[in-house]
Amino acid sequence: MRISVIGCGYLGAVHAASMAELGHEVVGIDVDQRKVAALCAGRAPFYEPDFAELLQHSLASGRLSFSTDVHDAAGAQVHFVCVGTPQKHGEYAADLRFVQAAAESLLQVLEPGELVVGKSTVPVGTAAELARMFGEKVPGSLLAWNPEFLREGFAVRDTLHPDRLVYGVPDGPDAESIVATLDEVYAPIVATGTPKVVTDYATAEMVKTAANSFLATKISFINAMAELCEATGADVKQLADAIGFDDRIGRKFLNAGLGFGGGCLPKDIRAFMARAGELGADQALTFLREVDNINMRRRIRMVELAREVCDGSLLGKHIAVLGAAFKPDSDDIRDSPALNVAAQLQLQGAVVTVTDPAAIENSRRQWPQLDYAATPEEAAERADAVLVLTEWRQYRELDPVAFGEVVAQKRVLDGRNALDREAWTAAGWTYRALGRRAG
Ligand SMILES: NC(=O)c1ccc[n+]([C@@H]2O[C@H](COP(=O)([O-])OP(=O)(O)OC[C@H]3O[C@@H](n4cnc5c(N)ncnc54)[C@H](O)[C@@H]3O)[C@@H](O)[C@H]2O)c1
Ligand SMILES: O=c1ccn([C@@H]2O[C@H](COP(=O)(O)OP(=O)(O)O[C@H]3O[C@H](CO)[C@@H](O)[C@H](O)[C@H]3O)[C@@H](O)[C@H]2O)c(=O)[nH]1
Repeated sequence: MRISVIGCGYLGAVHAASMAELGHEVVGIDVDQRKVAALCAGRAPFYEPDFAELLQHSLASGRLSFSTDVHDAAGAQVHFVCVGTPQKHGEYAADLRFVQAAAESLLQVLEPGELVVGKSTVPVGTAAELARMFGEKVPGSLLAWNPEFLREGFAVRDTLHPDRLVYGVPDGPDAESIVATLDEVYAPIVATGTPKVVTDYATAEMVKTAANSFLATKISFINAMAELCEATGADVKQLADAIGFDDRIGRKFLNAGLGFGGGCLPKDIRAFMARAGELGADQALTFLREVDNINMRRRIRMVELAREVCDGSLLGKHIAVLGAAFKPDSDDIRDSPALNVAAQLQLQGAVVTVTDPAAIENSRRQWPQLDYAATPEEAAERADAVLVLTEWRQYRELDPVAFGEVVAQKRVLDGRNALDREAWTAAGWTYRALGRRAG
């Protein structure tokens, strides 16, 4: 099947290469010339495990190409829309201008019978509006909403082996053919018995924002417990383990620490609240405001904790920040809690050096005022405190004895509850973590 993918960022580039891997003939379209040039050359424009190999394999198969010209999408039976939907500047709502621009550009090539499939995360109601617009301008064209649930760091695996497929389709006679087309697109995935939910547009759109809201709530729940643990001397890690043994609760997404960041959870819960407000149902989601507040308070607490261990003042203290990406195995720094804390520490007078295995280039572009080092050892040279803010495997596996040689003061703040507390304290470090007693 001929497929186009409009928008080749973290989601779209992986989707395009994965669809080629499934056997389709795919063209990825993006307005960013540098990104397209990199993708054409088989270079991943971002760090994502297994993506470069998949990209090169799909390019070599001759089934995958990239272009900046939407006319190269002409003739595709299915057009996926994968452009960004960031938070509007100064507002909670989602900025839909890229979706609108992508839709406008598709109008140049869309033919009756062709299917537009939205994958971007959008406010409920967007699909119905787009369907109306496409139906008016290209009668006989079709639209489905097929939200994506991949996690960065696992994007290739999640795309090729998703937990479920959700198809949002219109009421009426076209539904059956749309489902059949999507089943054909995902045939090898459908064949493995992957659960499939066929529903209306609004439900499909809401499944996505509800899922991310639930995940964010789970993280903020455990971080609220961490706040209480700090007040009572209890241990949030043991608490999470203990409640997580209950199957109804589960241990996943109960890792207390610096909280959630990234290009999805923060902006998606805010856009969901904004949309609820527009629909006159804002009360339904007021709890998400608290979820957001709890999350942001963790960043403030981390800065306070750093001040505490630095004898009450950050002025002139050398602080090493290990981790800049919003999560390990990614170079994505959108709303990164780690960088947010690093910048705050610097604002409060600390001399901050940040290191990260993959995200330094992106970080330097966004936060040029911070200092950067290539390795944890360089970052921690003569440091008064070391903060582990993104739990890369390299940092979890640091040898606290050898690492202790480079710092001025053996003080470590484990922002992700990722280190072996006993090993670090045994090596003479003062160990502090969110939601846990000092070690
Ligand atoms: N990143 C994820 O893990 C993930 C997972 C699931 C869903 N999503 C959702 O997918 C969407 C995309 O997210 P992302 O992380 O890939 O964003 P991104 O910013 O990495 O990528 C968006 C891409 O769209 C391109 N673009 C913008 N306007 C365009 C246009 N008119 N025509 C063609 N290309 C255009 C940009 O140049 C960019 O490369 C968002 O709605 C996001 O919420 C993201
Ligand atoms: O127990 C946990 C789990 C995660 N996090 C943090 O939460 C954020 C988000 O993590 P994760 O959800 O793994 O990363 P994303 O790649 O942003 O994926 C989320 O957002 C995507 C975009 O919508 C969805 O597709 C995914 O299903 C959803 O998990 C990161 O900062 C993590 O450090 C925690 O603090 N504690």
